[in-house]
Amino acid sequence: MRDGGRISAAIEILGDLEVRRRPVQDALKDWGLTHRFAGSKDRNAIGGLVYDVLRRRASLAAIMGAETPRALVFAAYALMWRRGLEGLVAACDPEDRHAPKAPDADEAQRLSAGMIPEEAPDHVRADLPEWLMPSFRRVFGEGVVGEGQALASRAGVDLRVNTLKATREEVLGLLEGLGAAATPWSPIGLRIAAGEGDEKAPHVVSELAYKRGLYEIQDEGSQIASLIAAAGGAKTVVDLCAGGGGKSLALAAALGPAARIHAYDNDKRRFGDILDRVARAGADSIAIVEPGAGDPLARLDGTADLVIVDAPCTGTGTWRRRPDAKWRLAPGALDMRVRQQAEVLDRAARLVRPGGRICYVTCSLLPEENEDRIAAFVGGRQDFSVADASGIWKEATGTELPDGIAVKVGGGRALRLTPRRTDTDGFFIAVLHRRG
Ligand SMILES: C[S@@+](CC[C@H](N)C(=O)[O-])C[C@H]1O[C@@H](n2cnc3c(N)ncnc32)[C@H](O)[C@@H]1O
Repeated sequence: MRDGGRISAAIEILGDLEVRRRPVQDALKDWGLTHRFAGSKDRNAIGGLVYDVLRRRASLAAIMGAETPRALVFAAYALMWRRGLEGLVAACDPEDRHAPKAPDADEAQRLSAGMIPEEAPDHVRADLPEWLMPSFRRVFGEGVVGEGQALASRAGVDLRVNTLKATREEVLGLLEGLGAAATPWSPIGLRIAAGEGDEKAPHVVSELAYKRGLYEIQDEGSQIASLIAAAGGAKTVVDLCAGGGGKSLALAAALGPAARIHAYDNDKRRFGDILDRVARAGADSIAIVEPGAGDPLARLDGTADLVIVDAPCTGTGTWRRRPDAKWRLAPGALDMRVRQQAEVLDRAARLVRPGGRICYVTCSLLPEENEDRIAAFVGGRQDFSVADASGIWKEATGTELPDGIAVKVGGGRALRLTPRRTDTDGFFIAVLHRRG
């Protein structure tokens, strides 16, 4: 396919998403199944255009004065992919029957100016949903537009080296050809930077080193959350919201074979391929605890040195990677997450032994799911206090604390990582000590 056909395909897929309101992955997959002539490069380019439009839907619409899939894809191709008006006109070749009609005079004028109108409000400049602006503004104040823009950029591929099997230097040597480099904060992380335009991200799961369990795909922010949780050591650990096991695997490597990590989730479908991942990583210290009749964790009540609560959340911190979720999130979903967070924190509190700790983590940037939850938790009880997580940062990462990530809450400090501040996904991390 030439670029004209790819642009048309992206327009078609975005049109389908408008009508059927479903996850972008499903729409792309269906398109691939019904257009088998498209090769992997085509599908990559089409997916890239669709994702880029979703990342910057509000600001691209403001530039174009229209929110149609055609206007948005034209703007993404000409401006985000830096092909310019000329490149777009060339792609819309009338000889190519798959290409869209060339830009009209108004589209051409807007694309050559490439400017967001001066009167555009902050939520448009920040590419954030308008209804969430009070929450984002509460967290970031004047910096909200810069944070939103960073959250609307592409993210690289982050890898966590499995230190049960290899060192960072060894894996770096194996993956240098893919452009891997050491991450700035996590001492066990590697990053392959995000490409531009239709550049393809390397298929890291095809590497033999991956199949041998030398690394996992894990955002650097998630690696840091696991390192902070592990700082100070622990023997009996409960991963209360284990899902596919990303945190359990990281903790198994950080805490070593003497620890026992009980990985639980109340929805067994969320375990996914956890057994394969555990086996590949050689993480023998992980025991999967399936949900079932009664409470399968009851026998551990009051015994855990560490409970990691990787809480169900809106995922607002991951919008670089899941930009469609940004526009689908509804107020009801936030309310539901907040209720679940209170529940899992209460469950975690019963599991911790006196003198033990909870590490509460979300991949959300919203205060309702973060500092408000922690303040409500410690406000309602005498037996837990908020630790100074900024003081743990150096022990956990070996680096100096980045500016502006400490969050005062409940007499202690939590941490908020953001794409702008730390070039990671957005994460919130709080450590809560149970009095001895
Ligand atoms: C953010 S995801 C976990 C991701 C996982 N820890 C990882 O690193 O790959 C949150 C998980 O919490 C689970 N969950 C929600 N409510 C729960 C509850 N009351 N008890 C245990 N797990 C719960 C969800 O099923 C979901 O898998």
